Amino acid sequence: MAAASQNISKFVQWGRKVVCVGRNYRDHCAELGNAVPTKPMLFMKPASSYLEEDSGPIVVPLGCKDLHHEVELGLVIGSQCKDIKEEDVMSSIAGYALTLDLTARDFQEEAKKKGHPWEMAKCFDTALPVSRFLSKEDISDPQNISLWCKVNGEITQNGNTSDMVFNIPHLVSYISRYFTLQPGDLVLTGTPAGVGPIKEGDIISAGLGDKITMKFNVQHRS
Ligand SMILES: O=C([O-])CC(=O)C(=O)O
Ligand SMILES: [Mg+2]
Repeated sequence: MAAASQNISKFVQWGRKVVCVGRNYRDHCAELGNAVPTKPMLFMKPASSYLEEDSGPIVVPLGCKDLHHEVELGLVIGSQCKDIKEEDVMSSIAGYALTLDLTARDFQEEAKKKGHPWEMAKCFDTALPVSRFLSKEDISDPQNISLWCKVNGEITQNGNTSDMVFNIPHLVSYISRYFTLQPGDLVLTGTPAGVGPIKEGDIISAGLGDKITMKFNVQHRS
């Protein structure tokens, strides 16, 4: 098993597509005044938005006055998924990553009002801070693990993946009816309550159970 996950970690280049699920925790829907969806709400991030730890700071996008953190569990796809059945989903997942779905909330609010797409809010450079790859053996139950976020040492988000509206098998099966998922693709599974602002000079840290933590500095764009 250990040898298999070694091989898997080699092909994870953080360069493939990223499918994100929004509004997948009731408490987060409530804090932003959004209805709980009746089917998964999807959007994407580009590979250019990845930010690996120790590769530089989070950079606030030009003109953004309200950049928010959203801590999320990431699923790393291990084998191609097209119309995959829920019962086959877990064996198609290679592993996990801890992620931040950074969101320019002011851009998103404007887009929501105008009925515009969310790319300006979600897809800018450094919008996807990501931990190292975690193998499947690292996380025994991905549907029951805590995830937290701190800004300057103060806890802001403290949730558990057991509170997802749509569980992991349902999410991946649903996504695969519309987008073929390929090895190395990443699925972000939504954020629990407590999203809030980060700004230049802040230090943001996040963790997944007792498995991993990660830390990033925040800088303004010069
Ligand atoms: O921007 C939002 O609030 C939607 C989203 O990504 C989430 O719920 O994780
Ligand atoms: Mg999110």
